[in-house]
Amino acid sequence: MSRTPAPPRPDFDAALQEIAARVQPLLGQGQVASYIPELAGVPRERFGMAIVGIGGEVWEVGHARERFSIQSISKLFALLKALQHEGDALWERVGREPSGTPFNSLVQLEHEGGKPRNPFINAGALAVTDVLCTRHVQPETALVELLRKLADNPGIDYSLRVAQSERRHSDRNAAMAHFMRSFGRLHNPVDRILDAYCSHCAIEMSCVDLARSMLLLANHGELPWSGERLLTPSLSKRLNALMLTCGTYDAAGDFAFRVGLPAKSGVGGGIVALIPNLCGICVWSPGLDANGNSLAGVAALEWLTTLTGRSIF
Ligand SMILES: NC(=O)CC[C@H](N)C(=O)O
Repeated sequence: MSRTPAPPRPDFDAALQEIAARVQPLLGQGQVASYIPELAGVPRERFGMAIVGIGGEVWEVGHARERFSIQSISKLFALLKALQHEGDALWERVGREPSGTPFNSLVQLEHEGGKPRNPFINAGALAVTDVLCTRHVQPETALVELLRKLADNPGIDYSLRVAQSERRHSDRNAAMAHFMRSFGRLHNPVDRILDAYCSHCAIEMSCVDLARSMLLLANHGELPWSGERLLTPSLSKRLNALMLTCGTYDAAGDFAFRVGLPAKSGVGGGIVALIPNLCGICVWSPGLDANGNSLAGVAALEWLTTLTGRSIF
């Protein structure tokens, strides 16, 4: 009896070397997120990329073990946690359509009665953080603990300096939160929600940590190294679909076109992505494009799927 041969085991080393060479001219370009003063000093030329296979193999290049501020990548994990608590009831608090507006825009909220378009723009993440503030005495620690588990690294924490730096400059997020609260859409005090939100954004992780954290979603809700199930396959599918449609803000269409992977970016310059049943991926380069996505990071992911022929399509 003939069996279908297993697909060849991927070897991402050659692709990562090629990508690291190709991104060089892009590394001085883009802007760092200077509206958070503690992030303004991060060198723009940094570049790291890591891929962790479902079987635990690690491929990496550049500054893949340097920790950086995960910023909006935390919105993915905050959502995961809120969905574990609330299930489908969460969708009464936040929508799930692409916004087509910048991640920190206020205009859409007024038209839509204070209900944010999706959980990956700031307004949506504030609604999700409100849920975590209700469910946890210390929502800051709750997310750190989840990430320690997903990255299999007990050393992960948030930077108090970055959290306080953003907190002191969070007028726009505060405006959004007060506005949503005026519609009765937030239940906790705005200060409490902003403290938790800024701490989540200030969590620091490396590309290797983040790539490993994506294995849960590459493996349909189960940690591949222990077999522990944290999400139903259906919830895992939904999180991946949301990343594809909303994970890179108003560039999500162009990103899907160029890269073809579910992904989530942050203004620290990180982008996480995954290939189902195969691997978690993270790329980091602090220079951002006009949409707030890592300029070299998007290019690197586009080359990865092009060079290896692997994407979800
Ligand atoms: N896109 C982002 O990474 C934004 C996160 C940032 N902490 C903010 O609230 O503005």
